[in-house]
Amino acid sequence: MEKVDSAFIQDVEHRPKFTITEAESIPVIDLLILNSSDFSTEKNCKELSSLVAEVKDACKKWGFFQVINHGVSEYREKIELGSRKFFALPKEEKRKVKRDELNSMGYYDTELTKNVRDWKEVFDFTVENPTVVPLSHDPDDKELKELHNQWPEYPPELRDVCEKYVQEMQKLSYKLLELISLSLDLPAKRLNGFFKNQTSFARLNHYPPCPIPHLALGVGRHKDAGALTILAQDDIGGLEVKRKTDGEWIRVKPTLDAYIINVGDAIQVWSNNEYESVEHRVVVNSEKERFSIPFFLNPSHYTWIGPLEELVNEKNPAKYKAYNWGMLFAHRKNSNFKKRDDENLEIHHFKA
Ligand SMILES: O=C(O)CCC(=O)C(=O)O
Ligand SMILES: [Fe+2]
Repeated sequence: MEKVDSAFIQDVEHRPKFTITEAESIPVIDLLILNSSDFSTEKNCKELSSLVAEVKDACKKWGFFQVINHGVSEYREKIELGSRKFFALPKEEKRKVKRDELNSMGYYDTELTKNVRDWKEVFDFTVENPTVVPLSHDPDDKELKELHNQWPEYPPELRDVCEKYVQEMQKLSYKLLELISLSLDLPAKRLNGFFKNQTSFARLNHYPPCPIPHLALGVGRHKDAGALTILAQDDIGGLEVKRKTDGEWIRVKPTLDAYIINVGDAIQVWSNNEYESVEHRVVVNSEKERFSIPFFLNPSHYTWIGPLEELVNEKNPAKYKAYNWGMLFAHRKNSNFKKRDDENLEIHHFKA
């Protein structure tokens, strides 16, 4: 990112404002009660239902919340350290594990969001290795391919740390999925089955200091396409969420050790718009670099995502036609590489 390329420049209406709104912050939810194994006592049952109610409120109001006492232990610190060591390597070293159009896992520093370049470099790896996905986004092309993780030589511990970290993310994902299912009046494990042979992946993000923070973004405005995102951000700040009530961009203030959770498009569709996937973006700054680690919980490629039948009735008919997750995933990955004239494939294209 040596010289400033015009590919980074956002259209005027999408440039960040520097009067930061941190008015009311995103709800912080304490998950401590989930460590209890006994929900037969009245006290624990009550606490669980008030937790479920908090999750419901946050999902409806913001589409975002933060969690504390989430049970993720030493691996967060270890992966954050590993990420710093990896991104500090010379470009040539990082490019040895470069991802490409066929294998989208590895290092990448020219990602596009809605055809504008993001001011960041990333390193992606999947939970399942290999991960099976469609070869192309053409629905008539039934051919599949395998995504393979690539590991750098340095830091040597990165592979082990990343693999252990995503195991912790899995555990937290299931806790969150179960809370969300309960909050939609569904059985706790209603959504779990979609994540066998999942296409989930984690990403190490590095946002270097940017000489033009008023013109560029670390990540352009977007919604996450999968089920849930579990984000670890450092203490610099820069993530902004579009407030549902007035469309204002709200900065998410870093909370030490918390995770930021947002519901993705898949949950919006499964819930038949009871919950909405909310737009967010990352603002960069001219002095400080920032690191973050999102974990994207995604279903298997063969999952057809449509409104859950329990949530659809005569009064509340299905708002979407079912779509194949693998095809959408392949479409999104492709648009991150190439400038394209056609619009990104989004869930509103599947409106019933
Ligand atoms: O870095 C962040 O705070 C958020 C990144 C993000 O939204 C994404 O990668 O989808
Ligand atoms: Fe995102």
